[in-house]
Amino acid sequence: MIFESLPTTPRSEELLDKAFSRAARSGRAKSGLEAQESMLQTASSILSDNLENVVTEWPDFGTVDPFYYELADAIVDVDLLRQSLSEVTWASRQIGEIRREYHSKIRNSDPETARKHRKQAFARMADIVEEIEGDLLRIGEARDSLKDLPDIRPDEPAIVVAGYPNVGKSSFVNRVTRASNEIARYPFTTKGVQIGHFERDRVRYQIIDTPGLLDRPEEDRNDIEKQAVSALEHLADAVLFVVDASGACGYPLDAQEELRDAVEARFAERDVPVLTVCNKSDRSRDAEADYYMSVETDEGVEDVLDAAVAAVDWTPDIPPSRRE
Ligand SMILES: Nc1nc2c(ncn2[C@@H]2O[C@H](COP(=O)(O)OP(=O)(O)OP(=O)(O)O)[C@@H](O)[C@H]2O)c(=O)[nH]1
Repeated sequence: MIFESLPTTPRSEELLDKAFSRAARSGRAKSGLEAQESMLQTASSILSDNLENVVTEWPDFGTVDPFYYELADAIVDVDLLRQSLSEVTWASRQIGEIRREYHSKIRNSDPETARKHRKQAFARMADIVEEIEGDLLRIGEARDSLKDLPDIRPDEPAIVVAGYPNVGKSSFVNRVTRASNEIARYPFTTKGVQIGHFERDRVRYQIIDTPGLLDRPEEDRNDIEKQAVSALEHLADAVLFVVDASGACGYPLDAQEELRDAVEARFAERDVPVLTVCNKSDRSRDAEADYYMSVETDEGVEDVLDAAVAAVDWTPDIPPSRRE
């Protein structure tokens, strides 16, 4: 996950303390003009390097996979975040400017005036760093909320499992998952997102259950959830919509079919195939579906998986439609 390795973002005060205390140390080792120059050099490079690092650790949101963009945007305001990142870049450059300006001033002064110039330079640098205090805080908060996102990868084929609660989605994901079954949490739902993996023809497929997102009508979703569904639209290469005709799940079949039609229409906009799968066939097959299975008895499960893999139609060299 691209946000996983983002380092902690320093706060303005922290950064200034660090820069000025190191500068003082480096100044003590020298005397006269040289001491002032060394202090200026040390403080400015600590500030500008640290500020630059804050920005370069972030992916470029202009070219990032749309799945990541939409996902990040569901959690933080990406426009504001990008603005803050530009402010920090600006600050880093300003520090460099100040260093250049005062470097020549110091060189052409007597030691006492040089000291005054250096102090003035420090005051101006401190102003710049304090000016972006709010930006650093925003970036730090964004980093904290994005770093623990589940490890979903847009470069691997993804099958999204949708359907009303209790139709057997997580049982299915568990059943088809080989080794790594990860329960992850999206900050925008209280329920865990289940991500399983399985392999076919040496291709690793992600299979994702989405409680709280694709398990109820669109009008019941809040803005953040809508945004998250939009991220899933970019991610999914195929959707398995699971229905339960037995009534055991507690939702009438016509409500399930209505949700299926809505999900199908949404994903059709991005050419993502939606297969309807009637689960709990050991109890009832009384629904119109592309496939019938029972996770309980294992009947039909492999066929559904084959169909999903065929629908995904993944060829590593030809990227799927979502990355057009
Ligand atoms: N008879 C029968 N029961 C099943 C089958 N598949 C799942 N169940 C049962 O249905 C219930 C709900 O299954 P889950 O896998 O938790 O359903 P879910 O859709 O993931 O539910 P949420 O996580 O709440 O969205 C469980 O008690 C399962 O044991 C099946 O094929 N036949």
